[in-house]
Amino acid sequence: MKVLKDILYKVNINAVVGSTNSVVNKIEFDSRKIGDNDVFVAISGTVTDGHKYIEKAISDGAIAVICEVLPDVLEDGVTYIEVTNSNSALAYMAANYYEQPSQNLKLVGVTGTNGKTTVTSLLYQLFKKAGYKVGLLSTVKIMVDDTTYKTSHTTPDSLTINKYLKLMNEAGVEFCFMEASSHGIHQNRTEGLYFTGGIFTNLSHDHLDYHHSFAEYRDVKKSFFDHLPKEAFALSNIDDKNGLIMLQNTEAKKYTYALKNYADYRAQILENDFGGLLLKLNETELWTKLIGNFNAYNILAIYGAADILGLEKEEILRLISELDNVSGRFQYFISDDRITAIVDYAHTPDALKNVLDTINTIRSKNEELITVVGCGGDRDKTKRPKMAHIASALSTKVIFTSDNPRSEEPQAIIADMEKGVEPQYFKKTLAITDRKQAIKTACQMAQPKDIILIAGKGHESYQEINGQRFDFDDYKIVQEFLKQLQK
Ligand SMILES: CC(=O)N[C@H]1[C@@H](OP(=O)(O)OP(=O)(O)OC[C@H]2O[C@@H](n3ccc(=O)[nH]c3=O)[C@H](O)[C@@H]2O)O[C@H](CO)[C@@H](O)[C@@H]1O[C@H](C)C(=O)N[C@@H](C)C(=O)N[C@H](CCC(=O)O)C(=O)O
Ligand SMILES: Nc1ncnc2c1ncn2[C@@H]1O[C@H](COP(=O)(O)OP(=O)(O)OP(=O)(O)O)[C@@H](O)[C@H]1O
Ligand SMILES: N[C@H](CCC[C@H](N)C(=O)O)C(=O)O
Ligand SMILES: [Mg+2]
Repeated sequence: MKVLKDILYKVNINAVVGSTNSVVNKIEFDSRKIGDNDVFVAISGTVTDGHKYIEKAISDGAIAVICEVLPDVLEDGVTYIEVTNSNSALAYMAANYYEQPSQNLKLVGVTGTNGKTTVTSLLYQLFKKAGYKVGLLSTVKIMVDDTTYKTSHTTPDSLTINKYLKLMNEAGVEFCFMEASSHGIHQNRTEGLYFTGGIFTNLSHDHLDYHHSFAEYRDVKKSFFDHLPKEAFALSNIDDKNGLIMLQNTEAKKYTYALKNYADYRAQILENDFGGLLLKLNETELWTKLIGNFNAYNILAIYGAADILGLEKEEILRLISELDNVSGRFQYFISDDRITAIVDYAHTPDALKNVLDTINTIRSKNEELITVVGCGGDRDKTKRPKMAHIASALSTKVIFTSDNPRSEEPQAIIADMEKGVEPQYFKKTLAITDRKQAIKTACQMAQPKDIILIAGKGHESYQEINGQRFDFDDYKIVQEFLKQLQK
């Protein structure tokens, strides 16, 4: 049983009309989910405005309304709370409703353009191997120790976050690692949470459809560190030019990691091939199955975090050498025909360049590198030509195809991509709208020793076309075709 005034603790309130002593059932920000005695939080969104649905919420049983603008007509028996920011109010209310679950475990947030899923998932694996009960909130899945839940967001809404943190409390979870996306931070989904630490991976081009400029995108990420408490730690990659900016105004204890600069946690790459990475980490050698320069950064981030969180250095090194690849992140196999197929979630120019650079560093250059790639519909259009340029410059053959076209015309997305291909590279490229056909064609083209990279969808188990999600799994599909087409 929850009393309204208790769940309003810490909410920035401008005005109250009605009683705050009523007992409320649950909190909802979608009028379509309202039931008797619920509190409705009206949020002004990117598509519509929750304030339009206040009347509907009340007629469906809401007894309290949280809003930024009070309606003209107020109904008797309903309590209206005017707040400055409904998203922020929702976040504090969610934390109060679930009894501050973030304070009962050590919560670490990971932010940056690339590497969040990798770092959080590896930390989850590492702390599990060290014998702890662990939680994970990631793009791929939510884990409450050993129980898996599906997720639709990288950083879910604040009600969902607190609901799962509460389940983690009940399961006795001690550490939770979560991704903090820029949308999540900007929409206050992470407000009101008590973080033990924050990790910054890197910052590059993404989501400039949502954040109006790169500076705004950077400052949203930085605000995550600005809000860390002083007992927390802030661990940042200072090889990234924005790494020190993240630490500029935080009260948290600052730590740094780098490959190219002097830092608290630093590493040197000794070997880098399809067998894994050999690193010299501070003064010790460390081997990992993970591949590619960018994973050296991810390893440093998890080593640093685990050290700060109190694990023994030697144990961390031993556990890192046992870690497995994260699903859809440089996930690869070698077929019976000795064709290497790699599935990677690279869906930004920077991530795609990293993956292709990594492959080009490792490969012998006598074989073909065939890249299959598309760009998502209803998302940042400016990345399309950039990704196509990178794919065509750094591969020997490229098949442009669909990612998740969503509501857009697939051919139009491919045409936006093709604008980025320089004339001398054009002859290397093909366009096949159907992703399955594109993967099949890559498999038909490939000869023994060639490498196929399928980029953009990683772990995703669906393809979204026109509001409908169809089963689709890059890894399974390429595995099947390479088997069927065996030479
Ligand atoms: C652009 C964006 O971030 N949108 C998120 C936002 O929705 P919105 O602002 O579009 O909401 P809206 O449809 O305008 O509705 C406004 C309000 O009216 C309410 N409403 C609406 C209709 C109605 O009948 N009744 C009603 O009450 C809605 O519940 C909502 O509260 O708030 C919703 C609730 O929290 C989110 O589910 C939704 O995520 C959408 C689905 C989404 O695709 N988000 C992506 C871009 C996202 O957040 N991605 C990041 C990762 C990005 C990355 O790093 O790669 C993530 O963390 O997942
Ligand atoms: N530290 C890194 N630096 C640059 N690229 C990376 C790094 N780690 C992973 N990548 C590349 O970026 C892709 C996305 O990685 P990952 O899923 O870990 O990032 P993310 O930050 O969780 O992305 P999202 O915003 O989609 O949730 C990977 O498939 C890999 O190609
Ligand atoms: N969380 C990212 C994922 C993009 C993945 C890509 N496959 C696409 O659908 O565009 C986003 O919403 O921008
Ligand atoms: Mg992620």
